[in-house]
Amino acid sequence: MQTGKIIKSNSGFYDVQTANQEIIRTRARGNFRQKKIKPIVGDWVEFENDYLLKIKPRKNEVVRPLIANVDQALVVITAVEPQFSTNLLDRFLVVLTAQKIKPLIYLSKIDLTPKQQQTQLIEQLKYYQSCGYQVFISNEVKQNPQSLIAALDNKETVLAGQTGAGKSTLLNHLIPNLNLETGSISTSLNRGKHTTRMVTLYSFHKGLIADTPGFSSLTLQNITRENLPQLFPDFVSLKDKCKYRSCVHLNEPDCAVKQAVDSGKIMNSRYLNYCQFQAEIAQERPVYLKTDKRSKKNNG
Ligand SMILES: Nc1nc2c(ncn2[C@@H]2O[C@H](COP(=O)(O)OP(=O)(O)OP(=O)(O)O)[C@@H](O)[C@H]2O)c(=O)[nH]1
Ligand SMILES: [Zn+2]
Repeated sequence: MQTGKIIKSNSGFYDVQTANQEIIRTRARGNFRQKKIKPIVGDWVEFENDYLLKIKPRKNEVVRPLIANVDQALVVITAVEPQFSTNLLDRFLVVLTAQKIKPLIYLSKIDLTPKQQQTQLIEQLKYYQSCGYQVFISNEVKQNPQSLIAALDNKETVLAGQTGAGKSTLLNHLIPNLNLETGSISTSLNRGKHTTRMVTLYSFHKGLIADTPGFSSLTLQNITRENLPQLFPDFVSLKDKCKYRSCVHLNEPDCAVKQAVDSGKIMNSRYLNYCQFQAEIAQERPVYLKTDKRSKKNNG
């Protein structure tokens, strides 16, 4: 019996990479199908004679892209083309953190912006660094990729970011012989094609990286009004100073988070995005409560 990790799945075949970097093509037996367990990329498995025997319990499972046991995600966000958006960035950070995936930030295309705007962007990203996120900037990584390499080593990382953000470009830069399609070819495909494209894990130093067809599911599903504040680390550090323990930092009096926004300690756009996400969750809510008895009780 051997063990390894599925790095690629294609028409019923699963390529498993073993500890000594061997790649073995395996198949699932009938009993897998009966149990309705479908092996996916990222799964740790046991196999024998090219047949999968067992899938080890998953640490986590992302649906879009379909991948298991992810340690972290490198969020690729653009300086321009399209214009940098704290809303999109905050949404990625929240959605990933909710799925127990550690987000790291990579700002691409900074070379395409004027000097003054570069300074502004770097200033904004310093705030994110102060919240505990690791931040990487494209022109610095091009000159010296060591710190990014160190952050990716020994981990299973997915690249997350909208189409055209620069995910494949970054991977090609990190893994010179990869030659992934970039730019016009992939952006000319329609979205449907993107989502069906296969997820593959590539070896990178002692870790694995997945280029993804784009993290398409960026809805705040499964995040509650009460849970959202925990997904903003800059709010978490202040919440004990709010008057009410259950403060969600919206309309409550003596809210330390709102005070910190007013004094400039919390970045204004972070709070605006937070309020927008709360409104979005509130809209989903009636549907959610009808089907979930437990949360009804908690709120009652
Ligand atoms: N100047 C500049 N161009 C970049 C940078 N990163 C990406 N690009 C360009 O942006 C375009 C899109 O990059 P891709 O790497 O294909 O983007 P992607 O995120 O992989 O897109 P999908 O595969 O559609 O999800 C390409 O034309 C790249 O050359 C950068 O840091 N600087
Ligand atoms: Zn508060």
